[in-house]
Amino acid sequence: MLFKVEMTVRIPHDMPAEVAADIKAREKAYAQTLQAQGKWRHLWRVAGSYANVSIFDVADNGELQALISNLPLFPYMDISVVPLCRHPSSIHEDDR
Ligand SMILES: O=C(O)C[C@H]1C=CC(=O)O1
Repeated sequence: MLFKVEMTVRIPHDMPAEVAADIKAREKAYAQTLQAQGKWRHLWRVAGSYANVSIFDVADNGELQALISNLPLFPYMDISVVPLCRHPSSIHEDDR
């Protein structure tokens, strides 16, 4: 199942820089692992914002919830999820 996920990062201003840097490093490693596994199919920066638009390819809502809630930045992001399905006019076979 495909999901569009939008994440806006809101790290508290009083978080020590080294704590924020550690969280971001762990977030990057986890995000790259999920991309290598094909579960995090697209990751785009929203120009001008500390936010991203992503496409996840997971088995079901439960897997999406598990992956997202394990993100190290999860406590510091506003997240919205939109389920997707194949468009009848799409020529891309992998859009499912
Ligand atoms: O920077 C972000 O958009 C938040 C998050 C998503 C992937 C990652 O490495 O950090």
